[in-house]
Amino acid sequence: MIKINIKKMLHGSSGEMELACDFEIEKNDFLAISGPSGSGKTTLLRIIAGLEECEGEIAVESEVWQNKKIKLPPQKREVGFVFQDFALFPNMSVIENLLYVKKDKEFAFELLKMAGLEELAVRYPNTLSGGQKQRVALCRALMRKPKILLMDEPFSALDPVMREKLQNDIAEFHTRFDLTTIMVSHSPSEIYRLANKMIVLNNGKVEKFSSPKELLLKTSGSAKFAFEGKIIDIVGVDVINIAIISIANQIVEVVISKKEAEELKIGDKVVVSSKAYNPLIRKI
Ligand SMILES: Nc1ncnc2c1ncn2[C@@H]1O[C@H](COP(=O)(O)OP(=O)(O)OP(=O)(O)O)[C@@H](O)[C@H]1O
Repeated sequence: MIKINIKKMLHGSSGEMELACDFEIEKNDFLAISGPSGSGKTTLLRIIAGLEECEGEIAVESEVWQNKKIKLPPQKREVGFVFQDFALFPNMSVIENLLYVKKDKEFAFELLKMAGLEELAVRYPNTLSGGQKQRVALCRALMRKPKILLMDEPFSALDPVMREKLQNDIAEFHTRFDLTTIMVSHSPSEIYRLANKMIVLNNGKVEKFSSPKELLLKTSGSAKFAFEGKIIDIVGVDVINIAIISIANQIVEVVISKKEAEELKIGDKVVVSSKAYNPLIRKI
């Protein structure tokens, strides 16, 4: 079990904010942390890694990483950290980046092989694609066989194809190396695919803590499907009213009642759902 009960005053753009989180996860959990910009997600990861001072307690299985008396330095905490911007050493080849963490050539090649990067071992980071760099960063984070893998928006700089490849690697590494993983992400699909638990952080506090299914699925009750969108226009055509709604990259029209047309306005966030019909899925 991993227990985190920490406090830290943060100086945000709109004044002081207390980061105060108290939660527990189990070994082998994959926890996703989501929440608005500035809510304290990165700081929480840095605190777990020992890179930021704070008050409180952190215990990982039977080991205390921090309490009133103890504060293990980052190198004594068994964590691997994957940053948003890869943070590879530019003057070292791929294999040197891994061996810098631990001189275990056999394990380094095993990781590179798993990530399909074996051929790139002697290449330098500036000759790699974003997806390859992030997979190297993931391998490097695992060199010390960490108990906890921390990832701060690992997919944010990647295109959709690379994102999917990295997701597969992360899922495989998580299981194979018996990891407990904590990942900051804004992407519902990535969270749903990878995580079994999810926290929504708001203003430094744990606002929601549940399964991704519970927190992300928009269908409730008997609704067959549901999407979140924003009203971009409301128009009257003959005697009917139509709301024009933007959902992801699509624009849809939904017929609404006169009363709804009076109550809704442009800019409102809405959920569009259907109960009566099963949705049809057509490959495009
Ligand atoms: N060491 C620190 N001391 C005081 N305040 C800090 C410290 N580190 C970060 N902050 C402030 O705390 C707030 C939260 O920052 P943090 O980077 O943790 O948010 P975030 O949720 O990760 O945001 P984003 O999604 O934009 O990356 C910010 O306003 C930041 O300026």
